[in-house]
Amino acid sequence: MGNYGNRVQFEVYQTMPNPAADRLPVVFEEWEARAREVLEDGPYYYVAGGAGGERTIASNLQAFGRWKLVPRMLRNVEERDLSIELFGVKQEFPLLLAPVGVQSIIHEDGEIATAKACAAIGVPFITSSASSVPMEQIAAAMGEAPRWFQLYWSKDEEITASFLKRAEASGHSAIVVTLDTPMMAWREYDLKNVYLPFLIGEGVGNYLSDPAFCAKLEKSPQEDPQAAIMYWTQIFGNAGLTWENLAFLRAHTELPILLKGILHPEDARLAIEHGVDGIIVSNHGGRQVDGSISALEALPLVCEAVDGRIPVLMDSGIRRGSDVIKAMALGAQAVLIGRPAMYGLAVAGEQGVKEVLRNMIADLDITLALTGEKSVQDLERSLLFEAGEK
Ligand SMILES: Cc1cc2nc3c(=O)[nH]c(=O)nc-3n(C[C@H](O)[C@H](O)[C@H](O)COP(=O)(O)O)c2cc1C
Ligand SMILES: O=C(O)C(=O)c1ccccc1
Repeated sequence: MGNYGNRVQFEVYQTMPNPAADRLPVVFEEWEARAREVLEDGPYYYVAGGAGGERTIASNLQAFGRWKLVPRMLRNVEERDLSIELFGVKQEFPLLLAPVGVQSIIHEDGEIATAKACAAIGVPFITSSASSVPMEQIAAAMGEAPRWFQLYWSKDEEITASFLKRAEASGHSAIVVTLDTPMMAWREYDLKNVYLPFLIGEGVGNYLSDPAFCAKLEKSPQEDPQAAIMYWTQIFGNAGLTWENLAFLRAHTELPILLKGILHPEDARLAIEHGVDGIIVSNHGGRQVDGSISALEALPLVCEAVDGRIPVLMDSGIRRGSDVIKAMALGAQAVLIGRPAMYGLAVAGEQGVKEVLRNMIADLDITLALTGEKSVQDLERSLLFEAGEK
C-alpha cells in the first residue's frame, strides 16, 4: 500500500483555493482545543485529565522528544509498506483504536461512530468493557471489520466469564486484559468537578445487558437503575488478583490474550511465564499513577525482556506519525491511538475519528519515506539518536 500519505496530501490540496470554512482541523492541538470548546467541563476533563498532578501525562509526551530520528538518504522509498501481522492476521496499518470507555460522554453516537470510522479506515477497534452500549451493538455496526475486546476483570467471576463468552460470540478476535485499573485513580479534576460518568449510568452498557450481572440483582436494571449502578461499583474492579488468576482467563477463552498496562520488565517476564500472547506497554495515558515512568521509556526495557517471544504493543502519548515510528523503532509491533481519536469524535463524530486516523496514517507514511525507510516492520533502534536529559 505505497503512497497513502501522498494521496491524502493531494486530496487536501485539491480543495484549494477555496477550503470550506467549516473544515476540520489538521493540527493535533487544534483538535484538542475544539474538543475543549464543544465539551462541558466534566466530560472534557474526564477525557483530557489524568492522575494526580498529571506528571505522567507530561512525561508521556516529553519522552518522545528525547528520541530523535536520524533520516537516511538515497534509499528508494517510492513504494512503502505500512502493514503488520498480529496473531496470524494481517493489518494494513500498525495502529489500533485504544479501548476507551464511556464514549457517550464525548459524542451522542459514542462507540458506534468510532467503530464505524475504524471499519472504514481499516484500523482494528478495541471495545472497552466500559463501553456506553453493549459490545454486540458495536460489533453489529462494524460488519466483518476487525475488533478486539478489552476486559475489566470483575470481582464477580461469572461476569468475567460471561464477558469473554460474549466477546467471542460477537466476533472480537483477541482479549486485552487491562491490569492497571483495579480501581479508579486519584483524579483531581474529576473530584473537583464531581464527575464520574458511571454514577449517572454512562459506560455500563455491557453490564446492564449481561445475564450474569443481572442475575445478581433483585430487580432488573430497568426497574431499579440505581441499585444496578450500586452493584456495578461493587464488582467493577478487582484489586485482589494475582498472576495465578490468569489461568482462569485461559480456561475461559481460546482467543489470544494480551496484558495491558505492563511497564516493568520483570512483569513482562512473568507475563510470558504465565503463557500470555502479547503485551501492551501503557500507563493508561497517565490516568492511573501520577509520576509513573512514561510508556516510551518503559518500552525498550520491556522489549529487551520479551526478546521477540511475543508481540509488544504500546500506547500513551502517540500524537503524530513520527511518534509511531519512534515507538516501532524501539520495539513496538503496533501502537494504540487514544485521546487524538477521542478529540476527533468530540469535534465531528464518525467523520472526525476518520480524519484523525487518516491524517495520522498519512503523516506516518510520509515521515517513514522521509527518514529513508520503506517498511514499518524494518524499523530499528539505529534510526534513533538519544538526546537530552534523562
Ligand atoms: C476517556 C478515556 C477512557 C479510557 N477508558 C479505558 C478503558 O475503558 N479501558 C482501558 O483499558 N483503557 C482505557 N483508557 C486508556 C486508553 O486505552 C489508552 O491507554 C490511553 O488513552 C493512551 O494514552 P493517550 O490517549 O494519551 O495516548 C481510557 C482513556 C481515556 C482517555
Ligand atoms: O477512565 C478510564 O481511564 C478508564 O479506564 C475507565 C475505567 C472504568 C470505566 C471506564 C473507563
